[in-house]
Amino acid sequence: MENNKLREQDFLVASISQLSISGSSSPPVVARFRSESLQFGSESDSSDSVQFDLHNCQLFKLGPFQSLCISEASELSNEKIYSRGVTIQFRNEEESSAFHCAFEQWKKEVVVQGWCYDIFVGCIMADVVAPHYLSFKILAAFFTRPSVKEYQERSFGFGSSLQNGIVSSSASKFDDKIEASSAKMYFHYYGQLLHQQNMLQDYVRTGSYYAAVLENRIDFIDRVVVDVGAGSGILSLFAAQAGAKHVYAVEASEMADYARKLIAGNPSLGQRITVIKGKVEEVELPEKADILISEPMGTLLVNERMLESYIIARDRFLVPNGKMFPTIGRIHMAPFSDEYLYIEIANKALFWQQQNYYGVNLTPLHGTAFQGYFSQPVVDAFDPRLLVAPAISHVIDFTSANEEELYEIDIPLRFVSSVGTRVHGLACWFDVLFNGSTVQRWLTTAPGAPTTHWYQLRCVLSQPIYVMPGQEITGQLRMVAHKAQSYTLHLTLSAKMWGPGAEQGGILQTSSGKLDLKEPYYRMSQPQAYPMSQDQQPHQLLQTQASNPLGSKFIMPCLVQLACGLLFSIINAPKSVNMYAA
Ligand SMILES: C[S@@+](CC[C@H](N)C(=O)[O-])C[C@H]1O[C@@H](n2cnc3c(N)ncnc32)[C@H](O)[C@@H]1O
Repeated sequence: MENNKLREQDFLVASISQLSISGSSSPPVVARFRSESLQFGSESDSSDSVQFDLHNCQLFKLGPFQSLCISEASELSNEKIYSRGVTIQFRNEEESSAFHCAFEQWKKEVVVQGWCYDIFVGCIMADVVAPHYLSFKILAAFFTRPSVKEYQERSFGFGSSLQNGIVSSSASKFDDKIEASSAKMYFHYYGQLLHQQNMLQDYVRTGSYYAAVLENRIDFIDRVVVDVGAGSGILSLFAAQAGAKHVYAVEASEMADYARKLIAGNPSLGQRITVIKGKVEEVELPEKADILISEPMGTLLVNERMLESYIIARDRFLVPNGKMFPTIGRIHMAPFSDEYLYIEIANKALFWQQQNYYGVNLTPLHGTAFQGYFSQPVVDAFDPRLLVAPAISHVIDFTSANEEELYEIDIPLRFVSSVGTRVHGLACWFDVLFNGSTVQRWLTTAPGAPTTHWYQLRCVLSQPIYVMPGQEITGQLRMVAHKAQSYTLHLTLSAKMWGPGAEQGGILQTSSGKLDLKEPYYRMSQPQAYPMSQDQQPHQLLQTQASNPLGSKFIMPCLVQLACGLLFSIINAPKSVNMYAA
């Protein structure tokens, strides 16, 4: 927002009361944002107004209609100004939210880098009247500059704890676009050590991050780092190992407490790490970052919608031209043929074809059940020989993408089939690049590469399409974000008919499907044995598949291959399915 737009902004509030003075000012009271100050006073008479310097005041929500504004004690031209506080009573929740929003924007405008104060609750007490669920005592709230150690021990910003109660955080972009129930489940999930362990045990993932950071020490030495969604704090510890000056590890779930414990147990690194409990959309940091590190990738890269948080963190915390690890992400897509998978899914609905299930005809629900099974994207590790055309990719540059671009992603599809076969849908995977100054490293989840806990994803169409070698397959993948931190996928694949009459009419076979990325079918029960001999090239594999009418991995593996594959899975694959797979 432009500064001159912010220069004048007034809010009517129900009343204010100063902490040091009993009684409250009579309405109507106006809160005025002026240049670098926030003034409270009666609408007509400005003589009794209370003024706060926006540089050194903070706003806390006490309840839906009540907030607390506190300013730091300071000394200005030998005049001592004591810390002051007012409680503000709003007329309704909307006005309270609007005021908080404006406050954040104004602060952003006026607060320069190097913000480093924090609130301490003093020991002299007086009553602050708060709504039923929040009744606590504060009187002399005073500010002090915390020492480095205090920084390490405490968390910052909205949502941080006061000693006598929890201050609820103000509404944020995250809360606006994500359903509260989804967010609650999500952060509950990541708050558990077993799920963090699952990610840590994905050695392809964690090893790639470790290598990317340590090989690019030059990007971390003496730099300020923000770890976006720090989880256990592992990436912060890597950044500290690489010589970071200071790392701010921001984590919204209860895992932040475990991260603190882990970091405290590694004191030589931990002294340069501050864990901040809160959402990256909401917390305030004392300084800007030179580099962001994060692992925000979900199934198909975008599931969980955490990339949006990564981009918001970039806009809030990163210096201009700062680095991002990872830097870009690519979604790769190719059509595949897998009769076994298709039959497996179609057969799941057979149950509903029973006409006499305890005397009940189930067939009216068969169609719905059939479509329902095909609306689940399949997550497993598949044999790259199932692909029938070279993959195409869609790039997301984390350093320049807008958050809104991720709300709806449209990818036009165009492939040339290498074989004649039935196409059952679209196979997808992703990779990310760490564009380090020393080494560029990719972390890939491609089929045939060492398996990660993301596996790969396939969208299976209920109606396969037939293609000839060299035939064009066109279509579209449209991904629409939804409030449950995931996406609805709309897939269409088309190919011209061949055979008698096709040349004249150019008739298209088209098949479409709507899938929910939030409800995948995890299909990891079979041993996945897909070793390729060293001299076997992908196009040879496609030819092999073409001569195999079913084009499937399940026919060919010999016992040795199976044993290799099993061993490979045991060494590489994570131990359990990650519901969010980030
Ligand atoms: C995939 S995990 C990665 C954890 C850790 N960085 C690692 O690599 O092992 C993502 C973490 O980000 C956290 N997270 C997701 N969205 C967040 C947000 N908006 N603000 C803060 N933390 C968030 C989750 O709670 C979760 O712990």
